[in-house]
Amino acid sequence: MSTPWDDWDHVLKVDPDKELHADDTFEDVCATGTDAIEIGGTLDVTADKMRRVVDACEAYDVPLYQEPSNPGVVIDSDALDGYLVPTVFNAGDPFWVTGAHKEWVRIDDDLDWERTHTEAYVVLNPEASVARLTDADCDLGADDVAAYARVAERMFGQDLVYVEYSGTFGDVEVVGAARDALDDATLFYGGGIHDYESAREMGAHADTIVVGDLLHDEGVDAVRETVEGVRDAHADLPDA
Ligand SMILES: CC(C)=CCC/C(C)=C/CC/C(C)=C/CC/C(C)=C/COP(=O)(O)OP(=O)(O)O
Ligand SMILES: O=P(O)(O)OC[C@@H](O)CO
Ligand SMILES: [Mg+2]
Repeated sequence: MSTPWDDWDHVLKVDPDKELHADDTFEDVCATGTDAIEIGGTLDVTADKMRRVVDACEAYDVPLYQEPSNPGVVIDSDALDGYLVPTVFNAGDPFWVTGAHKEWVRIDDDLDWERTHTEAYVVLNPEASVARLTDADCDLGADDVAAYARVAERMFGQDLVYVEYSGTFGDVEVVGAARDALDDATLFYGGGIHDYESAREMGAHADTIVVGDLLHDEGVDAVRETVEGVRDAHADLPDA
């Protein structure tokens, strides 16, 4: 099955609760060369903050996806290409596996299924807000993470698996093991990518890298370097 993210090397995650860096504008954000913008964050996100970012990016030519952290922040907008809804496979609290989703579907009887996709998260940085919120079991080896990835693809039909180290640079062995465990699903990696080199290094192990905090902390020029890093990594791969 072909998915929009089959060809994505790079995703830029905009946290609607955070400011852009210095004089950066959303026009600049949309012109970094990233393949798609994902809008979301764990803490203090609201529907209004989401809408502000979606509206600011609407005029530019980059795919826009909302990544809701709970049903209350989902917005309806024609500017969105879709919704990437997390489900956390290693959450300690099942609310973050299927519970929030059940509530969403119960409350909203008119979901836009065509534009709704799931991301099978494995959360691995115990210090990250997402790990605390979901009570994730981050004490996992490469074999555990690879097994979660395979379960997500083969048993739960997920076509996007997301190894999440939000805030810290992850273990390339773990990320590589997750990708090797997948046949057709796409492996997203996010966490601590902060320059050309880190993007190139992790880009060799993941299908798609996700860059988040760097945008808010250092700005669009730094993000552009990460786009180059992952593109160079992928150009070096044997099947590129
Ligand atoms: C059913 C619906 C619509 C939503 C539920 C979605 C679920 C299960 C969310 C659980 C995991 C979660 C909160 C994901 C949000 C995406 C994410 C990991 C953002 C990164 O957050 P951080 O960078 O760690 O957070 P802050 O920057 O806010 O500290
Ligand atoms: O903010 P960083 O550490 O770049 O992480 C990106 C993303 O995976 C967060 O969900
Ligand atoms: Mg963050």
